[in-house]
Amino acid sequence: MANGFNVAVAGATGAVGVEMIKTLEKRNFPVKNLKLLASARSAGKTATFKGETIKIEEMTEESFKGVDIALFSAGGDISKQFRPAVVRAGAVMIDNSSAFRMDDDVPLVVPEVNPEDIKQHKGVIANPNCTTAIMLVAVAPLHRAKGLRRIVAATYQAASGAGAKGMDELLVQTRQLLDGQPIAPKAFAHRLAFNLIPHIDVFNENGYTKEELKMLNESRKMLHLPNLLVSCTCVRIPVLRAHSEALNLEFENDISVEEAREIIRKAPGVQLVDDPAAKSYPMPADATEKYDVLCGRIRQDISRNDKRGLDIFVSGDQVLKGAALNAVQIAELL
Ligand SMILES: NC(=O)C1=CN([C@@H]2O[C@H](COP(=O)(O)OP(=O)(O)OC[C@H]3O[C@@H](n4cnc5c(N)ncnc54)[C@H](OP(=O)(O)O)[C@@H]3O)[C@@H](O)[C@H]2O)C=CC1
Ligand SMILES: N[C@@H](CC(=O)OP(=O)(O)O)C(=O)O
Repeated sequence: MANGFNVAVAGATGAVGVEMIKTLEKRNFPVKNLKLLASARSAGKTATFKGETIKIEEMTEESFKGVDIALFSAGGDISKQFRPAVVRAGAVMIDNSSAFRMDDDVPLVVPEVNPEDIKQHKGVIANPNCTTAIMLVAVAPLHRAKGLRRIVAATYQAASGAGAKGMDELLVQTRQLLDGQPIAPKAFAHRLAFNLIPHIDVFNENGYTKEELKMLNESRKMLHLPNLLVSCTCVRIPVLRAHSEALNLEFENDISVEEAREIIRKAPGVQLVDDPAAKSYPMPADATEKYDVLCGRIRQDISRNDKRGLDIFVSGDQVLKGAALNAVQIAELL
């Protein structure tokens, strides 16, 4: 569109929504008009975009008239509730929730992984689970070169994955613990401060959590690998922001550490941080507020008798690459 797009951010006061507004500005996305939407609780509050103060409005079915692109990050139920109004208004919905990700008529996209899938959209494009997005930015270029067969993953997920309330809870709990005060967990199942919790999202009857199964199902969809094998343990850790993941990868073909480093060096959206002698490796503190996913600790898997296995470690700001940035990158491709 010559003069830019009318953009709505739905969930503009949340952990992801706030970053969406900043990302639209930082990437100089061609915004003609920006509408900021949240619940009635936030109506009348303000946010700043390109030096301009914008009032936050309560989201209603009427909110999408004249909107070209609606960036949704207000939870799955809200996405389901407002999808008909967005489609009726002729806008494209880019949805961060898990509501439509596995629907056949909804492309699930990480622009560095499967940008071509965007073309299939019928009004809704889904953003993947943040942990899956971070993993695939690093794994997809290795797959393209060597043919991925299997992933075994353990994750180290920040409090920010549970939104603004998750980050608040970690800060408050840390203070309470140091002050010897009682703690009452709300956003997480247990105390997170000075602890870790191997439980993210609800449990499935096979013992895996829904978060772990998203890593399997969403990876298969985005890589177009219906037989890809993925086993994962997702763990919440007391880091404020940026998820990390230890990944054991098996390929169809031999791959050396040097080959893998060269592939990662050239890949978009990922930065090689892999100099163990200099104590240089990915860490969440370094990944925070970075657009690129950091990838390092690349090793040949010594538990195998062949050269088809690699171990790698990634850290990525999932509020950005897993959500806000990914959504804006999708909008840039429309
Ligand atoms: N945090 C993350 O790392 C990631 C999050 N996501 C997804 O993004 C979505 C939002 O996550 P996050 O930003 O973390 O969550 P937050 O809890 O931080 O923010 C939720 C947002 O939704 C708004 N909202 C809640 N109820 C309504 C309503 N009835 N009508 C309109 N707006 C409403 C809130 O507005 P108000 O302030 O007025 O309540 C707020 O702006 C979720 O679907 C999540 O799964 C996806 C990938 C990563
Ligand atoms: N579940 C992720 C964040 C998230 O919102 O995921 P999803 O969009 O798949 O529900 C976490 O807690 O770290």
